[in-house]
Amino acid sequence: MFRDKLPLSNASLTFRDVVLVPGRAVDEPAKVDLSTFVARGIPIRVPLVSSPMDTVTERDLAVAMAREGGVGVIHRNMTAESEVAMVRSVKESPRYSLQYIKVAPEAPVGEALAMMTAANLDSIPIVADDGSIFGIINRSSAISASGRVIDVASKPVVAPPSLGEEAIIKLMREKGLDVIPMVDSEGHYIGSVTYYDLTRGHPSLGKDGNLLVGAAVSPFDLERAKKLSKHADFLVIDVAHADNENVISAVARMVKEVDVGVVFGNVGTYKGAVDAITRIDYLAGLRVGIASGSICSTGVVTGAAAPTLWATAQVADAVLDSGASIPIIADGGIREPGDAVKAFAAGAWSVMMGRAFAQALESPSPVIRVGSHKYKYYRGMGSEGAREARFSLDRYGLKAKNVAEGVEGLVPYRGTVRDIVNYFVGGMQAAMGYIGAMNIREAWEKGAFSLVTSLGWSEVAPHDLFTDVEGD
Ligand SMILES: NC(=O)c1ccc[n+]([C@@H]2O[C@H](COP(=O)([O-])OP(=O)(O)OC[C@H]3O[C@@H](n4cnc5c(N)ncnc54)[C@H](O)[C@@H]3O)[C@@H](O)[C@H]2O)c1
Repeated sequence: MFRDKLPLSNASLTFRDVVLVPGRAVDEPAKVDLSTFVARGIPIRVPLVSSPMDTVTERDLAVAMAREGGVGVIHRNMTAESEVAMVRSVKESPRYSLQYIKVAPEAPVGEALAMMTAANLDSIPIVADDGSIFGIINRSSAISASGRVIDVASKPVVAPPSLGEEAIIKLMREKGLDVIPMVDSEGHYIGSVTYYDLTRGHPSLGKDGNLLVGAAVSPFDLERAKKLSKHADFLVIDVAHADNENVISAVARMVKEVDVGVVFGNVGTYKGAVDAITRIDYLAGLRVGIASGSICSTGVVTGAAAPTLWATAQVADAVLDSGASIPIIADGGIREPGDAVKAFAAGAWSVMMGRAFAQALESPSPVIRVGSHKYKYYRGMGSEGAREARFSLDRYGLKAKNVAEGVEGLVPYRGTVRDIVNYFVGGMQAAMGYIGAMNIREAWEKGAFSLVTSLGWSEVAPHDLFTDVEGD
């Protein structure tokens, strides 16, 4: 079914070979529901997963991904102990950074006002010495300098150090607030939590009620997998070509000995997926795509590839024919939100991205300045540097191959995970609007492709416009 949708069904079509055919929209794009499952029994609200790569997903990025409604998969280029510690530290992180702006009790109202202006907040709570909340000061009332403000100025405006989530929701509801400031441990403003965040189940949570997180493993490291499965919500087999007898038999054994679901991959073909589904007792998910990553040189070096769009349709059909319901993660080559929706139309449940999240503030590399531009470091897990790190840190890092299949370099810095997720969510909702799908299930049914030539693609992209004209 899915394979037949692609023009030239045996051609390895990639995201930029096709466009989505517009279909009738029944409602507004903002109402499109993007919720899905990253693996069996593990729901997420935003269908975005960050790759298990050592320049992408470590603690900070995984925390940010889960807080934004997606999920991160911690990479395996470290010792088993370090990976377990990293997963635990995600689990120990609060669902939100719930600390208020702190204003000294004796602070004049002007100080509170300055903070609100700097943080672009309309209001902050006024809290008594005992931590009880007795009011809200908002910018307009402070500016108006009415009698009420003078009254407020005589009261303490302080932060309760540890007000729980429930109390915050109650406060926001009572006072009609829709945003609460957050500060770091030094008291610097770092962002805000909205009423929506708190009430609509915004963060991705595991069954333990803590932030959701996955962990990558080698198929041959059962010991590590068992340890990780005590803390992580799911495991991800992290190899280039999982349709290998050794990998399949090792994972068939692993799924019987670990406490959580195992996502198998990477798989690129119908046959590869059938092998895995028939040989492994319980598959929690399938990670799909070979050689599409921007840092992957597999296709060039080996001439073998299963581009993500084509591979997704292959694997989706195998899952459909098996009668099972196994979530598919389309992995590699997703540059724009439309690529993600093309993957959904080909049968994916979520998409995994490396590059887009390597560009985030929260990825492991520091921001690198070159002239007036900012960058982050990004490398493939098959690159020389990543392989060296793996073989020196992981005693199960067997050298199955003597060649690098990845490259490294700089990618432009792009802002916080929240900025990037917001861009993708908005873009995916718009793309779903064009194909007339209100959710991912409908995208499987309604999404249709049409082949586009490279000349056609240059028309579809912005063109014939000068953007760097200097004024006089
Ligand atoms: N998604 C991709 O397109 C892609 C491509 C290359 C590498 N990678 C990433 O690079 C890292 C290293 O991958 P890796 O597989 O080399 O890890 P690895 O060195 O740990 O190999 C694991 C096992 O995968 C199997 N395998 C891997 N490549 C094979 C091949 N060409 N032919 C037959 N069997 C093969 C072998 O059983 C091997 O022992 C991983 O993080 C992987 O996800 C991804």
